[in-house]
Amino acid sequence: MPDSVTAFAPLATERFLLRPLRAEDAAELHRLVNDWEVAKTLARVPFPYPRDLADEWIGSTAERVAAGEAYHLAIARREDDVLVGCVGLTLDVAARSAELGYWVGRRHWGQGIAPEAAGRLSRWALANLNIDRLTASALTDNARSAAVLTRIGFRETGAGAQDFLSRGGAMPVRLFEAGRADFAPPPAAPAAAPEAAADSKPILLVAAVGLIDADNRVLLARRPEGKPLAGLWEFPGGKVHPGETPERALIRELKEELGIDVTEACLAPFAFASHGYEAFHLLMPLYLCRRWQGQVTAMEGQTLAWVRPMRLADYAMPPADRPLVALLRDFL
Ligand SMILES: Nc1nc2c([nH]c(=O)n2[C@H]2C[C@H](O)[C@@H](COP(=O)(O)OP(=O)(O)OP(=O)(O)O)O2)c(=O)[nH]1
Repeated sequence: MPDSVTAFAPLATERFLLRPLRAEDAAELHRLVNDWEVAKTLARVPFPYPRDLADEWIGSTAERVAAGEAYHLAIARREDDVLVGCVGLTLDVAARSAELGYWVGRRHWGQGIAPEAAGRLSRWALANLNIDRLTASALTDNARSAAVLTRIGFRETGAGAQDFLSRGGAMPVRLFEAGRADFAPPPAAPAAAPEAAADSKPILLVAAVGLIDADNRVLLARRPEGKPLAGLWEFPGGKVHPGETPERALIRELKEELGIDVTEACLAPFAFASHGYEAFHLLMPLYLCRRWQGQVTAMEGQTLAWVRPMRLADYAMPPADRPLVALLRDFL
């Protein structure tokens, strides 16, 4: 399955740019991290921190980004590119998870830099890497770091011990974890009808389509960062607006999202999903379509994949889609 990240494009936050580290960052990085107050909180940083190690480590980060193994980035001020700290993720491909780490130079403490940077990288990772989970840890005596993690959406899951180079041995740590649901923006649920029972959920009507190309491959689109369920793959489509039929909604969505023209006659009803999410109940008719006009284009910058029916299971999809995937694979 394709990894959507080939070259790393810097991530912007309100005040900072999370960008690949450069050789020129070494001197400032060394100055900031060769500080006991910083080094003592980091598992893999020795103290004192040799100046050469800064060059070596920066060199290794570029290789690991290129290999898709780890994303260790500079936190640089947007206005003057001054390095204030680092934020990073190390992937565990088999576990579909990544470990988050960060530090901020002492002279830059007290400005909320760590949550801003770590929150942005976490949301990006769940939307763009093939992972479902983030992990992190903080020394039990580092309440400030634990507070950063809970502030950005992590949950504390237990305690453990970890080797700390700077401390010369194992130290007790608090363990944290976060998944998609922890970072989701509030779901855009329709308002419940006034006469609805107090415990009933509003029904959300979404129309979706399995576009099938001449090679019998199905188009999936990756839900972008910032939307609920970001990073999961889905059938193109969207909410049916008031006064629209599902077919009209799909014709509109396919034009907006993929730049193609579809006619109602080419939308064949296939199956539907009926699934209870926390805030609403999804009702989603799935159509199949083999004929359209125009070139399929990611009009909203989303990642697209043409997938063979037998490979559909390799793509993590929303829970509502699971029965549809099985039906589609059998049908195609
Ligand atoms: N399009 C689509 N949505 C799906 C699938 N599976 C699934 O659970 N959903 C859910 C996710 C969302 O809660 C909802 C679709 O809402 P959406 O927010 O993407 O709709 P939209 O394109 O109209 O987006 P927006 O304008 O509100 O941002 O349906 C699927 O395969 N395709």
